[in-house]
Amino acid sequence: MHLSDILRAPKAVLHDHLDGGLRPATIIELAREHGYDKLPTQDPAALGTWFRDAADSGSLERYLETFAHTCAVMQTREALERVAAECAEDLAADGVVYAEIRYAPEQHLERGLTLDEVVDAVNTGFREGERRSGGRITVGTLLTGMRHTDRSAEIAELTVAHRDRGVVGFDIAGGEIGNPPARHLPAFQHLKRHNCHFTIHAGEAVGAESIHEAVQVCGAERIGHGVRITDDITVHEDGTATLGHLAAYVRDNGIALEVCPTSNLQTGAAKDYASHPIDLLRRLGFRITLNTDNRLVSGTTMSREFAHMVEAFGYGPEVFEEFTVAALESAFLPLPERRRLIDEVVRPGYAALRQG
Ligand SMILES: O=c1[nH]cnc2c1ncn2[C@H]1C[C@H](O)[C@@H](CO)O1
Ligand SMILES: [Zn+2]
Repeated sequence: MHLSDILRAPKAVLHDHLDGGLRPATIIELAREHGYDKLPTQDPAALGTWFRDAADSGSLERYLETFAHTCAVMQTREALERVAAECAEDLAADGVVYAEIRYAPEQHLERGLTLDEVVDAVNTGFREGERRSGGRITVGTLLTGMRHTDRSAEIAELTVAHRDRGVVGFDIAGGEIGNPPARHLPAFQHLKRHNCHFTIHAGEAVGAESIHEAVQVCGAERIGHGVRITDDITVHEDGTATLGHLAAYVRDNGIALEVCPTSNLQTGAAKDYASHPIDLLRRLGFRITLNTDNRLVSGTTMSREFAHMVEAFGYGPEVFEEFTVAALESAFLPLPERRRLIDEVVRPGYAALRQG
């Protein structure tokens, strides 16, 4: 599959962090405006490389340290609007037709914004980005509660309050070790009571027990990463595999895994692309979606993730169509809108690709 075809292919991303995907030049400009003087360099190209290298440590905790710089410059209404608008533009330029972008509102209160103001500013920015992209992309947001703080119940209430106005769901993120998802049970119970969607980062730095808790105790509809579900799968010498009860439950219920290969290589959740469990999981019938996680921090785009999969596993357009449809089927968007995107945008887009 050629790079131009990859770029042209319609894509859907369910797992992409707003604060992990800023343009380096924008960070530098906003840092000047904010008087933030802790950036490691003032050169956009060097800053982009710095993020990727700094995040390349093999540890999720070290990976997450780099977000101090991006969050530092996302503290005003103008900055949040700009970053969100540019995010939509960058994704649309990469062929993304539907995106669920997540961020933690609690990390943007340092200069006096309220939680509601943060959400409004981000939504305004996304509407502007969609408009500038000529309506080629639809963006929904997920509000993230941070696992190591105690504001998740409040963020869950914020999610319910802003649902149907740009916010489509909730997530928890941050260091997984020592912060099991069930610590945030009141947040998930609130969302359930209000019939609100949520996903949970699990099975990235901690294994199957974290996924079990996320799915069975907390009730997650999707799993962020989830690649360590392989802890519950035994692959035999002849290539066949036996699934444990958790792996079978996740697969058989079509619980989508939001797989982010490049991010996994950086945080040590996988060794290299060729041995990344995405291909095994796909062959076993798991509902796989392909995602960027953090475009700046992981130095990636949806097209680059596609290209890595082509190289590692020889995937062609039919597999990317499968991932894109799976993402839309698991999106937190009303069913008629998901169907419209699948039938009127994704299927025809891949049909056009096949015709050359
Ligand atoms: O892959 C991740 N795992 C856990 N937490 C993450 C990941 N990527 C980003 N985050 C954190 C850092 C951000 O500041 C926060 C909200 O987007 O979510
Ligand atoms: Zn993530």
